[in-house]
Amino acid sequence: MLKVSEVVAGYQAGSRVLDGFSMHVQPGEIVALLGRNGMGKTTFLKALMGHVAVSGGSLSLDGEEIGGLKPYEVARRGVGYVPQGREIFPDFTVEENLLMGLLGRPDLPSEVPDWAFEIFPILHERRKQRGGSMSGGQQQQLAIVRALVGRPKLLLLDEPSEGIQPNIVQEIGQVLRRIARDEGLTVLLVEQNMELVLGMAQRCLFMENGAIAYETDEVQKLRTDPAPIHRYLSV
Ligand SMILES: Nc1ncnc2c1ncn2[C@@H]1O[C@H](COP(=O)(O)OP(=O)(O)OP(=O)(O)O)[C@@H](O)[C@H]1O
Repeated sequence: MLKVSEVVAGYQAGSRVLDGFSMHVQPGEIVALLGRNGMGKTTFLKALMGHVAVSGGSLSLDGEEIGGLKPYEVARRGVGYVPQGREIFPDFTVEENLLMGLLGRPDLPSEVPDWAFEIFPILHERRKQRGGSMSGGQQQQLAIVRALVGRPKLLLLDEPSEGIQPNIVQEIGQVLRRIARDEGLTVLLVEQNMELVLGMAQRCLFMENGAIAYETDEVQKLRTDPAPIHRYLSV
């Protein structure tokens, strides 16, 4: 579904935060992208979404090139993005935040569907309350559902567990696994919390120096043989 070949991208002219970055994601797969701070994981998600310019290589979604498209065009092709830090609108209600997730999809009904409030029950309870009045974990749930109301086929998540209490992290992991299994949602997860990664991912990609240095689909083996975790994640 997603095929990334030799991508080069950075923030200033000539900078190569991504330097020959290649990877792929199969439909319905849950893939984790791991690496130390500053390796370029967030930059990759931003390059994919069109928030960071790509100066080389190709990014293709279901066979169509998406490198160089504007963020709303990438969203319209079925990519949902939950950015690091959530970026919900604190003064908007839960429902209004979810409406924002529909803005980029004029082809969908303009009302928030009922199922959106059922994914995480707290959103139903807090439907008319300000997003900013909720805990960090609840805001993360809101940000995830805001991305899901746009009916993405590929969901990008940037450190969804950051600063969140463990029971909500667990709930988020279970819900996303269920949606991936039952509805064929494809998930690309950038995450430092190895419990969430080992509980969710079917394949782990380890990033170093702007490219993938190692990958494995024997995710559970990382529990008993954590050498790659030590090698690519320890500081
Ligand atoms: N807006 C920006 N302008 C210039 N340089 C940036 C910007 N954002 C990130 N960088 C640089 O790009 C590099 C990769 O950062 P990025 O945030 O992609 O890393 P990361 O792997 O996601 O790490 P983290 O876990 O800390 O978010 C770092 O050297 C960082 O300083």
